[in-house]
Amino acid sequence: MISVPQLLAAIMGVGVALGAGGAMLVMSTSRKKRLVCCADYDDVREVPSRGTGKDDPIKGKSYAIDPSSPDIRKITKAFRWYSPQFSPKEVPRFYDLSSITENPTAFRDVIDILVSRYSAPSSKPTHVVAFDARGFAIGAPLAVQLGVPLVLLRKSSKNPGILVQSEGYTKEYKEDHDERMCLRIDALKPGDSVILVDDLLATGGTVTAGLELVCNLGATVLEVCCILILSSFNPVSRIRASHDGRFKDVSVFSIIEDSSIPPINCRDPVNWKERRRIIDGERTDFIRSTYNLS
Ligand SMILES: O=P(O)(O)OC[C@H]1O[C@H](OP(=O)(O)OP(=O)(O)O)[C@H](O)[C@@H]1O
Ligand SMILES: Nc1ncnc2[nH]cnc12
Repeated sequence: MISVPQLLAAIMGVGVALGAGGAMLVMSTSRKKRLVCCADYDDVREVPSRGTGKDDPIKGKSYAIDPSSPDIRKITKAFRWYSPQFSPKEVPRFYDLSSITENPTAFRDVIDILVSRYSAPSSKPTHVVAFDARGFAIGAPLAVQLGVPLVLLRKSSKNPGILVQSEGYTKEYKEDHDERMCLRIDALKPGDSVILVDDLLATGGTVTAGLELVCNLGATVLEVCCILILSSFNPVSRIRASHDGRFKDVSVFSIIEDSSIPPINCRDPVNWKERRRIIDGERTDFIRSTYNLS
């Protein structure tokens, strides 16, 4: 329910800080002005945000947009997930970024929200830094619209040149610390201020590796942003507690939280009788018509 200060702010068209429970900010997009309400994530309360100041309005904060706002509801409705039977990994819900990229309206809304957030002089980065691979899909249109370079964080030394490498990191479906993130040594330098972009945050392991690299090259991280945060993993607290608190002030922004994505968004094919998820090419027409998959 909307509070009195929120209502006043909505009428006046200005953002107001609401103190401990949350904050509100005004966002505008190329298509329209909008007022959205933000609340601190639960897990942020374990590690209180620090260093917030007028000069740097997004530092040390953590936001998710009010799930009841119309644009957010559209994005939430569009984001599909699959059960382990149809997923590349054994996680209860595998969230499929292609349900956003294949939906031009939802995709544009996502990019508009991020462009709006990072266009203001006080929050504009010198670089967008995106994570291999799904982060590229979000980072590329965002960097183009902001008119700043896109830096590609790559897994497994896939990039050329002299590279810096992160420590091994874990993620929701990998526990053995053998994944590493790499960045060309001349991709960033002291004085650069970046936003780190990915499709989603689960444990925050991937983001932590990116933070490590960017900070080791001397650049400043304005904010980590994603479309979806899996809050039950407490990624914000984990990121802030990692590396002996080196990233304790990092700001994290997510457009939606997974708790707002309902069971009906499950995209598992119904009545699927096959044992295997991957089928032979010559059977595609039969499978499509049998299971109504077109
Ligand atoms: O917060 P975490 O637990 O680290 O998990 C989140 C990461 O996992 C996924 O990437 P993945 O490594 O599967 O690679 P992909 O983008 O190549 O699919 C996702 O795109 C994030 O980068
Ligand atoms: N639940 C999940 N769905 C999609 N990608 C992920 N990466 C880490 N956890 C994930």
